[in-house]
Amino acid sequence: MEIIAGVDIGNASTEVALARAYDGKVEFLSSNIVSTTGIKGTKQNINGLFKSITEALKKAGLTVEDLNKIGINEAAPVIGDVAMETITETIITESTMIGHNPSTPGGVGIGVGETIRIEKLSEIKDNKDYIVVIPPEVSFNLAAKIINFYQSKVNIRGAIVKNDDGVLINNRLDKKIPIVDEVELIDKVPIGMLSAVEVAEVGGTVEVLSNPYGIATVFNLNSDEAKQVVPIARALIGNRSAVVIKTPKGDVKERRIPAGCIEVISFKKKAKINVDEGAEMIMSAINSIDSIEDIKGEPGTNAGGMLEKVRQVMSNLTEQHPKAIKIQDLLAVDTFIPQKVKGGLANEFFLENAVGVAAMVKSDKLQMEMIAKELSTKIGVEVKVGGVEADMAIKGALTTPGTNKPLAILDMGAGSTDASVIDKNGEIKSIHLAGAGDMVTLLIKTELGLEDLELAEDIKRHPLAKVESLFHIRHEDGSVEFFEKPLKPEIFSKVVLLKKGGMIPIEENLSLEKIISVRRTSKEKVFVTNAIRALRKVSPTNNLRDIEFVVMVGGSALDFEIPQLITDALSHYNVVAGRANIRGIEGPRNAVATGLVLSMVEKDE
Ligand SMILES: Nc1ncnc2c1ncn2[C@@H]1O[C@H](COP(=O)(O)OP(=O)(O)OP(=O)(O)O)[C@@H](O)[C@H]1O
Ligand SMILES: [Mg+2]
Repeated sequence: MEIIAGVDIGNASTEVALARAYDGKVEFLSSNIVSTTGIKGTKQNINGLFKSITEALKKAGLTVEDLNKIGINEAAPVIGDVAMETITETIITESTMIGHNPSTPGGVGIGVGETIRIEKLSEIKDNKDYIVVIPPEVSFNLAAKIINFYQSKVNIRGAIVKNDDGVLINNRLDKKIPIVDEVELIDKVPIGMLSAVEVAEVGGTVEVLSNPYGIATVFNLNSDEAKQVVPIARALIGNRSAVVIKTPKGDVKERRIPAGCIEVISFKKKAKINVDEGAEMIMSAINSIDSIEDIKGEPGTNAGGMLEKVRQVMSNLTEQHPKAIKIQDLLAVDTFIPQKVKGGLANEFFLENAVGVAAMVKSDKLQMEMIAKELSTKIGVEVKVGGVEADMAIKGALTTPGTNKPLAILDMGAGSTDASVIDKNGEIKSIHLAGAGDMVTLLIKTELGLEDLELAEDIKRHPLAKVESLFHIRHEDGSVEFFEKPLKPEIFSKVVLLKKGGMIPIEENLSLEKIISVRRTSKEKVFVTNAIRALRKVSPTNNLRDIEFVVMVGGSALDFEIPQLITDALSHYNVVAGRANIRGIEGPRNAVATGLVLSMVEKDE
């Protein structure tokens, strides 16, 4: 009889399965999970390994002395880094724009005229159209009185206000005009310039200023000039109010920073793609090459910086020359980065196109042997580097009640999405691909402009609701839940995360719909893309339709919507997918660790 442990070092978690083996039989005793220490496949993993093993032993009432053998996965395919770079940088110069969503602008419609400080209205002699600029020291009462007084003499078409007074002024006006308020940098508003103020109805968005031809009409621009205001119009889409001011010195300059090329290299063939062409083109180049030797970025460009950083980090950690570090797969995803508008007056943002990249470094058996040796010395137990992760995962997945060969699995972890198929005769074919749960979290963080990675992780994992009154919330799916006791007033009217511990308000100014849409598309972009890519590669015919059943394992299979998104996508290929339940008790967790135990016992027979 022997006590053996299978240990799966992942990018996020280190999982253990502990078992007693006798006469070729296996009896599982306990399992455990801790956070991986350091980057997967490097020596820093040992602390986590040790902790996870001792905890699993403790659960089974055993100690290290009882342990006979440990098997660890050939982990190394390390996800080096996930990087995100803007493709283009648009600088809006000279033209000044204010396009924000003050919660309460005043009036509705569009007004066009020359900007003038409110205190200068008395000096006007001509009968032009004007937009009044109201500094903070003028109260809403006084502002309304002045506008009412002069409205009969000059044409006041709109107002730009520093304070949050839009509605208060509007309520006191005899003739209503659109008013944009909360303009932080009011002193920077250029005076004597042609400008347009637009306010939409409650719940609506600006229509004229969010359309380049709308701006062109208002300011009488020619077709070349209209092209230049595209970034301005784009920045204003979705806002309830906006101001655009035409300044005499040109309008917009766009500067493109070279995103650079990515080169995919195999022994037979090379493919080069410009990152500017977007994720789809990059992925089709990657998918066109069968056994990738290395992936390189053009030096001196964004792409180069991104991939060389991955190489550098790995080289430092493993004490190898950067040239020895090979990137074996890459997932590119189209995304957006909210960018601050230069020339904006109220800290406006607009969404700039970008490509996010997850890169995977080739496994290094030598590193794993070093880890095994060090662990073995530390605890005095034989440690073996077991099989390939995806091969082990499928062995573990087959312990799910009701499964049988032939079978395919998807292991959706933090860094990589792995797939393998086992045929009737037990032959296994597997693949590791870059991009999984961490990439989803990063996309959510980036696209929503969050500071905090933990908040992004929480948004990924938990459904949302809107607190509509102190006694009821509306769930994502539209259903309403009532409460007998009043909810906390702090969360009233907020979007909240429904965590086990309670409702956590999201303090960021983000709508429920926006968060849901970013969350879902991020999951789709990473997992649906990778599920199809991975299964195609392991299918005996490269055709998804030849796979009948797919069992999903790994931490990301615990997600409340990822399995459904994948099931839906695969159903188009007549593939049936479901979540694993390892050994009938672990859910989708512990597949690789369980597989390692089973394979150690098989080998001993
Ligand atoms: N309840 C949950 N809902 C959604 N996602 C979850 C949940 N629990 C864990 N995850 C995600 O699962 C991922 C970790 O999965 P897992 O532990 O299988 O990865 P790993 O094996 O460490 O990584 P890899 O296999 O890439 O080396 C993380 O991205 C985490 O955000
Ligand atoms: Mg894993």
